[in-house]
Amino acid sequence: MDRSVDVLPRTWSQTDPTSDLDLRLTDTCLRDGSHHKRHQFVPDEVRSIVGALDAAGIPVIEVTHGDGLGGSSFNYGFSRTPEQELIKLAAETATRARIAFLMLPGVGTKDDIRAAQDNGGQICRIATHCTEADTSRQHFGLARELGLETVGFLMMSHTQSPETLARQARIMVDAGCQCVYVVDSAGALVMEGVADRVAAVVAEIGGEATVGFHGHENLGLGVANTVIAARAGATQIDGSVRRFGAGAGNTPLEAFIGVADKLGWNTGVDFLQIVDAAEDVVRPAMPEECTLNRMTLMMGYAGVYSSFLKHAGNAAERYDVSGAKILLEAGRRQLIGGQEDQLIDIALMLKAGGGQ
Ligand SMILES: C[C@H](O)CC(=O)C(=O)O
Ligand SMILES: [Mn+2]
Repeated sequence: MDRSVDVLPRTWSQTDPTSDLDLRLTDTCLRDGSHHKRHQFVPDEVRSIVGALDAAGIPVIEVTHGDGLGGSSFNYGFSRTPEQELIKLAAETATRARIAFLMLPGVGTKDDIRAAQDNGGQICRIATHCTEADTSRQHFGLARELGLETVGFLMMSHTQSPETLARQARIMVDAGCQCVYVVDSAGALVMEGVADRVAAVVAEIGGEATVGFHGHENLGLGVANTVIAARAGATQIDGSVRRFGAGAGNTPLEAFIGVADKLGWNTGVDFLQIVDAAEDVVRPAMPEECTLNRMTLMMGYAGVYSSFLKHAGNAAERYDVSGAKILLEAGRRQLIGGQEDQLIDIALMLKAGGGQ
């Protein structure tokens, strides 16, 4: 690619009059993308992706099994390469980026956090269902004791009101969390739904901790929702280059970076380098593109946890029933992470002629 264009020409930009934002981006294709890859990352892929993202200026790169530390299991799917090995490789490869890892209390343990730090992980991201923040207290305590930077993930944020999320964010911050993310796990939130939730969390914890937003593309709103989250006060932003994530994927980070450039917001990432990384390095590691299709749209529409996609697809194939109907019912039952086995129950119910 012609490298002569190293700044966005004035005529291309569209400075946002409302703000001059500094945003910190986290790429999660080596963690959220692990769902799409059925947890089959190999060392060379991690080396090349971390190398390319780091060179482009992505400041934080998350690496873990899709379901976090300890996720490699019969329930969630076994990793091809142990996640601790991948974290170590990522940390050895990155020259500027900090390596983050995810943990879900009850899936991972405190020893997993210690091991991830020993392997070079610097940011401990602890995820709970958005009404269960209290289960993260001891893990935030440990992470802070170890000197790790801490981030909290309120998953399935579309299911709760802004006020409830703010209360849950407060629990995390009081436990030692330095940044709380509103996590649209199902890609079900629509614009103002994001703004209201982010603003409520900012009002509760702003000044003590920062606020982040993690989007999914299931209704095609990843970038728009992320822009509105930033305008509402989120300063830490997740996404995955090439949308490489669960469901229809995450907010495509390279697209968001282009939009941020046009709005005059600062991400510190080189747009030309990141679009090359997306095409030349990340895409070859993906089994297929993350797309909007009957299944992924249904996830956004019905409000289903994005990482259920492959599990629902497996159950549909095994019992020869409609995957989209499995997802609709999963949304109706308001299933949360850890209830993957209920997708089989639903498939069996559909097979027996129920719920059709
Ligand atoms: C464990 C989940 O995949 C975390 C996440 O990325 C989300 O809820 O979205
Ligand atoms: Mn996600």
